[in-house]
Amino acid sequence: MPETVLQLKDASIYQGDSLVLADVNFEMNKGDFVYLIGKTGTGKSSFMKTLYGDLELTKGEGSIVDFDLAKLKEDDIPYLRRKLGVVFQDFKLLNDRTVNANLEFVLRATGWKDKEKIAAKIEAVLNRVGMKTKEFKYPYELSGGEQQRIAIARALLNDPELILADEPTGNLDPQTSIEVMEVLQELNKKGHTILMATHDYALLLKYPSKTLKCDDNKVFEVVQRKG
Ligand SMILES: Nc1ncnc2c1ncn2[C@@H]1O[C@H](COP(=O)(O)OP(=O)(O)OP(=O)(O)O)[C@@H](O)[C@H]1O
Repeated sequence: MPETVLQLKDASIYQGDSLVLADVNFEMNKGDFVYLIGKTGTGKSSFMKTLYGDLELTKGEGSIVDFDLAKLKEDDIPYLRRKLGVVFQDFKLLNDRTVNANLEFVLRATGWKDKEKIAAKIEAVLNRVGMKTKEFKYPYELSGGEQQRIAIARALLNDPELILADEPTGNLDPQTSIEVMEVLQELNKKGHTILMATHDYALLLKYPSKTLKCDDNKVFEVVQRKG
């Protein structure tokens, strides 16, 4: 039996009083790679925010990595986020500290204390994204693609059950987007489950996978045409 990591049942997503997405039904299993596409303003970010607890699920049912989204309390959110790896378009690295210190900051904030274990974990995640040699650089000394790789490494620190990537290539040129996408594909091949919001259709064509589309307040699966 496939292991379900995310399930939404008749879920509606609101921004304030306005309905963004109605009656969403969606399930993701361990090991899946799913795209979330749709024009600007159709609700991709609102969908993602609901999943990482930034937007309350007020109507319908939702479970994600064993958390009940409809019953999620403020105090649960840090624990939910530990089971998720979230990657954003604008990287969100701390500019006043090195790559190493950025990663150590997250580990310490999530309860890691042992210096050797911290160093080993940082080395492991940097190796996963091919960035070990950049450990002592500051984010502003890195290219956009390199910064995004570090952000992906950061997302891997607590061995997430699901990676949510909201437009991870949105700030990158086409070649760099492919390089970052290769990293995500490699992680998926190694067993990571990834939901990626994007409007980069070139990536969808190059790396076809299950695709959900937001349009007209709905989310539905689209079948990609080959060739
Ligand atoms: N904080 C907010 N408060 C109120 N309305 C919002 C807020 N954020 C987004 N919205 C509205 O919700 C709708 C969906 O926006 P959302 O950002 O989820 O779309 P998106 O598909 O991610 O767009 P983009 O590709 O531009 O990021 C839009 O109508 C937007 O104006």
